[in-house]
Amino acid sequence: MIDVAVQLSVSDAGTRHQRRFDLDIAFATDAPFVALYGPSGAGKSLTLQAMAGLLPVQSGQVKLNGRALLDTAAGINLPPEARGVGYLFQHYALFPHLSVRDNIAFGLTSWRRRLKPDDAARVDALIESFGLTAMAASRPSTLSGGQQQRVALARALACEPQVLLLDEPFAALHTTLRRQLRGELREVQRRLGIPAVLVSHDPEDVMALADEVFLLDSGGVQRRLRADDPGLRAALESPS
Ligand SMILES: Nc1ncnc2c1ncn2[C@@H]1O[C@H](COP(=O)(O)OP(=O)(O)OP(=O)(O)O)[C@@H](O)[C@H]1O
Repeated sequence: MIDVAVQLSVSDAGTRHQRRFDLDIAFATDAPFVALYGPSGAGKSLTLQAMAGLLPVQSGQVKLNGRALLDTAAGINLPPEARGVGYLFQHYALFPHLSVRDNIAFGLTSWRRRLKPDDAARVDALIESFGLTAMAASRPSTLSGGQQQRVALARALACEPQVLLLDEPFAALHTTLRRQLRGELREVQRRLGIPAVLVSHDPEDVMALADEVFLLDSGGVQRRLRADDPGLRAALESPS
C-alpha cells in the first residue's frame, strides 16, 4: 500500500519575478503499478521528489506498506537513503567512469567493501534480465540510449527497493524502443514484486503499464481511474 498525502511549496525566492508553486497531493493505492499523469507543471515530479525525501515537506505523510517514511505530525522524516526507494530519471545519470556492472552495483558497495555473494548474484541476474551481459564491462558512453536506460533501471532495482519511482523513464527513447523497454520493465517489476509509481506525459506508457492512474493538475489529484475503466483513454487524451 502506497499512502501519500503531502503539502509543500517551492519557490525561487531571491529572483526578480518570484514564482511559487503549491503542491497539495493525496493518493492511496494497493495497485502494483501506479501512474501519475497530467500536463506539464502539474506537480508530478515534485510528488516523486517528496516521496523520495528530496524535497522539504511542510506537512503530511508518505507511507509504504504501513511504514512511515515521512510523518510530519509524528516528527518522522527518513533521509533518502533510508527510504528504500529506487528512483529512475529521464536522463540516465550513470557514472561515466564506471562499467555497466559497477554502475548497477553502485548502491550495494560502499567504500572499500566488496560485493557480497548474494548481491553479486542479484546484479548478474539483473544484467541478464536486461540483456546487458555482452556489455557488462563497458563504459556507459559506448552504449545506446536504450541500453543506458536499461542500466539505470537495473541500478534502481539492484538495492531491492520497497518502491520504484519512475520519472519519464522513456522520454529520451524512440517509439519502438519505448515499447520494448516498457515490456521489459513490466516483466521484471512483476517478477520482483516491487510496486512502481510512474510519471509520464505519454498515454501509451500509461495504457501499457498502469493498473491505476491518478490525473494531476495544478498541484493536486483531479481524478482517479482504474486501468479497466472504459473512459481511461479519453481521459488521458483530454485530461482536463
Ligand atoms: N524551486 C521552484 N521554484 C518555483 N517553482 C518551481 C520550483 N520547482 C518546481 N517549480 C514549479 O512547480 C511546478 C510543478 O513542477 P513539476 O516538476 O512537479 O511538474 P511536472 O508535472 O513534473 O511537469 P513536467 O511534466 O513538465 O515535468 C512547475 O510549474 C514548476 O515550474
